[in-house]
Amino acid sequence: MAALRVYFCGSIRGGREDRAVYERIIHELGKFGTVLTEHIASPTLTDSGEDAAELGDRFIHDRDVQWLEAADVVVAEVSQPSLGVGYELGRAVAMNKKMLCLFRPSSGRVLSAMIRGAENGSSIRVRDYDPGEIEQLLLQYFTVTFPAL
Ligand SMILES: O=c1[nH]c(=O)n([C@H]2C[C@H](O)[C@@H](COP(=O)(O)O)O2)cc1CO
Repeated sequence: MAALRVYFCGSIRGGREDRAVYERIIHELGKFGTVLTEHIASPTLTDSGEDAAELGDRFIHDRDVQWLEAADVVVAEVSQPSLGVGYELGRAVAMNKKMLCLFRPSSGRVLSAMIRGAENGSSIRVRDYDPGEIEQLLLQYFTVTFPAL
C-alpha cells in the first residue's frame, strides 16, 4: 500500500516563533506517512517565506494546493495565527479532507472560532495539547481515530 500522504500546515509569514514545535510534529508524522510540506520546519526558512523571487508566490500557492489535493490527511499547528494556514484549512474543508488541528493553550492565545468551531466530532478534529503530548496524541490519532474515520 502506498504511504499515507500528510499535509502539515504551520505559520511562515505569520511568524516563525513555533518552528521548533513544527519540527517535532513533522518528525512524529514521519512515523505514519510522507509529510509533503517538510520545508515548514526548516531552520533557514524565515518569515519572508520561501524565496518568492526565485519561486514566485503563485508557484508556492499552486504547488501547495496540489499537495493539499494529493493529501490523505491535513494536520495543522494553529497556535501561531497565520493567514496561509487558515486559507489551507478552508480549502481542505472544501475538499472534504480529514483534518487535525493542534492548539497550545499555553500560547496564551484564544483560537479563532472559525477553526475551533469547525470541529465536527469525526473528520475534523481540533485538539488542545501541551508539547509533551505530541507523540502520544499523534499515535492515538493515526492508530485509533484516523483509521475509523
Ligand atoms: O513560503 C511559503 N511556503 C509555503 O508553503 N506556505 C504555506 C505553507 C504553510 O502551511 C502556510 C503558511 O502561511 P503564512 O506564510 O501565511 O504563515 O502557507 C507559505 C509560504 C509563505 O507565505
